[in-house]
Amino acid sequence: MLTEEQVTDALTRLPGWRTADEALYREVQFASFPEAIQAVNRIAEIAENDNHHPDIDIRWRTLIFRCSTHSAGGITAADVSLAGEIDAVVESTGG
Ligand SMILES: C[C@H](O)[C@H](O)[C@H]1CNC2=NC(N)=NC(=O)C2=N1
Repeated sequence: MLTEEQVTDALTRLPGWRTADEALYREVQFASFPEAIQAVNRIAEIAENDNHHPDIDIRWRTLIFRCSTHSAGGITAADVSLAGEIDAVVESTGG
């Protein structure tokens, strides 16, 4: 698990993310539902490769990502890393 200071420091490099309930959150609105689902599919591939998966709330064009390490019960380096990978997909999918 990361300390509060470590999470706060990580967030300086993860604009758009916030912490709540022992997790990292980011909400993104895409131009269309198909684009949002395209992003979900790209992130799914990354998560499979990482063996670390975000929770994704899909509401039309808006996705809410939640990253937390279930086995640790809180935020770990894997969550910070996954959040950065999600940002890259969002960037390239026009979110
Ligand atoms: C066996 C265990 O389920 C796997 O190691 C992975 C799968 N993906 C995971 N994803 C997340 N967010 N937390 C985990 O603890 C986790 N564990």
